[in-house]
Amino acid sequence: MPSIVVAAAAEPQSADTNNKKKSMKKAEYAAEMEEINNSVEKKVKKEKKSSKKTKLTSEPDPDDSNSVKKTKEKKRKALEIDGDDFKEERSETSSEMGEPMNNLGKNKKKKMKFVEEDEEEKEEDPNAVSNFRISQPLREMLKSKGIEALFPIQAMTFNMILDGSDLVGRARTGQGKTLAFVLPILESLTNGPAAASRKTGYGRAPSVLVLLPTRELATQVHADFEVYGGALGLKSCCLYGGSPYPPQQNQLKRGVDIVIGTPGRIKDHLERGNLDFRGLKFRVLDEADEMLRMGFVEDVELILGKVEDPSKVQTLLFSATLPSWVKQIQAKFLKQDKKTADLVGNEKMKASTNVRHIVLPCSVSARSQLIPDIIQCYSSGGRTIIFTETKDSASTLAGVLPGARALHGDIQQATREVTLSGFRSGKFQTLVATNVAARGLDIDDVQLIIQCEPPRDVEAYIHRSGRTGRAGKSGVAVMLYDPRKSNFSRIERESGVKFEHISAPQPADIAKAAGAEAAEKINEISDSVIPVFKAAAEELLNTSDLSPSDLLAKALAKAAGYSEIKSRSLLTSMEGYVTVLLECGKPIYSPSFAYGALRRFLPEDKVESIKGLALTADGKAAVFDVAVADLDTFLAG
Ligand SMILES: Nc1ncnc2c1ncn2[C@@H]1O[C@H](COP(=O)(O)OP(=O)(O)OP(=O)(O)O)[C@@H](O)[C@H]1O
Repeated sequence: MPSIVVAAAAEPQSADTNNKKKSMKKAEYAAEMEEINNSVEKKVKKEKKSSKKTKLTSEPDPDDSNSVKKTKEKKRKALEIDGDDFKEERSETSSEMGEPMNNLGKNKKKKMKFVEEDEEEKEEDPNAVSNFRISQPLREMLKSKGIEALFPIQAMTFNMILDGSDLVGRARTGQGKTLAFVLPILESLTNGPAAASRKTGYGRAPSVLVLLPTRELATQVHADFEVYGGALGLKSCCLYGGSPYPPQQNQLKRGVDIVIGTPGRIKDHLERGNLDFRGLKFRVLDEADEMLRMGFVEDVELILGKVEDPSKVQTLLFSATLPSWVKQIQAKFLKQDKKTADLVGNEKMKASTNVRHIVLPCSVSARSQLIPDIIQCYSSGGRTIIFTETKDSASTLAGVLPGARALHGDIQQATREVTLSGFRSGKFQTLVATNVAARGLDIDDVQLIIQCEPPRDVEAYIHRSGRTGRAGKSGVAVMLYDPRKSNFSRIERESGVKFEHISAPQPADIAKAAGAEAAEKINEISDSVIPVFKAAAEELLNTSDLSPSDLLAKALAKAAGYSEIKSRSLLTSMEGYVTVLLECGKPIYSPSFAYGALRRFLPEDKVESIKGLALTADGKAAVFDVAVADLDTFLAG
């Protein structure tokens, strides 16, 4: 005998619990960072010692001996002067990787001040930008981007790269691997070992090649080189398929310092004679494992083989995942004395520790109904990326989800670019993508990742879920699975993720999430409204029988669009409807099965009047909306 009840939410996770979890995650992250920082700190302290030694050997100016505290203005001047000298002295110092910034020349006094102030900053944070051999224009650019200190992978690899080593770098997603190679490469080209022999002038051949697996990622890394390389007067260009050749050819003809691109198009340009890699100083494989996958590896090998003398080229490999088979291939491209900086190492957890990893059972047919609810409950009002296994399902799902767009390899390049920039700029909040968006993409405010089914390999899980929880922020990754078809135990085992199991969000969860969102929005409202609304608020408090918190709850409900829970369906948000839950004591495999069950106890016109029937993700019940006036009939039925 089926039972119908007014749908009541399974106790959703309270905001409190969520917050606790978030702060726990933050605490874990902080602890992890601290541990890494400590090891980096030791290195930096060593450097500090040697830098102090250098200072002692240079004769200090008596006037400056007590000048520990400088005004900001003085400091700025000192930096400016040093910046100028720095430019002039570049060629002289280029081959010794010593202290370009500490170089005592004509403006000795001012430079001493600069060094001392740097020392002050060093005391504050061992990874502070000022502790590294980063020249003034780059420092300023980093500062303008809000970057005052290097992340652990950057701090750990900076000197190794700048001092000329080949390197394999691994850190979890979102920990700043891009700048880990961008910054030392740029310094090396302008001020380090690569500066002296770097080609300059019109028509120059590139000094740096960065290979990436997707066009979107190539564009993103190119943007970083434009920003930071541009600050040092270096030119970069981005070469990827699906876009016209002539503009790319023209750029190469005029001469560039850095080439960023995908293997297919780079190979084409090489074959057309547009590219000359004989003078290359750096080769970078970002997302190295993806680049070295079967299918890519031949192109990559051909491209990397174009350098004249591999012993004079530095090769860098970066990724969040480096499966064991990559090691064998690495040997072909990297020098024997290569350095390795692995911040994941043998730790069990390979995926991002800033992400809440969740699994949720869901049949394929229920996806499109369930996903909007998941977004409402877990996206915190931010952006969502949904991953599908096929291009078709990405397009189909994007077509049925409100405000969503698709991104995959069959979409024209120009549209791909418009879509991605629209998503980045917040024109729409939900992107449905295949693995083209899995690697490397760094998009602000992506709070939620939904994977429609477990991916084929653990690397895909790690990279997809890593599109959120970046640069120390937190995020949520929900993986759907069909209990009858899919299995995620291998991913759980190999990624080290201990998945949180949840059931589908119930209507009341969704209302609660809407309430929490409304509460957050209240914090964003300008204080300027207070004087205008204060009198009404006080009047309400004085005249109402309700407590202040009950009144505030009502105000939040109003802000979230709920004027009366009972009269507004939580399922379809229709006025005058209420959501009910139908259980039959056995699985409900299809909507027609549910309709059949209802027809056995209710008149046809009532069955016809129900709205939005959907199966619950666990397949054990159905939910649908009925008019409030019919509720008793349904409950009696
Ligand atoms: N030192 C820093 N301080 C603050 N933010 C930083 C720093 N370094 C990088 N970031 C920011 O961190 C974010 C993640 O960086 P990045 O994309 O390089 O991560 P990643 O390790 O390459 O991730 P993935 O493995 O997913 O490709 C970017 O938004 C970047 O601007």
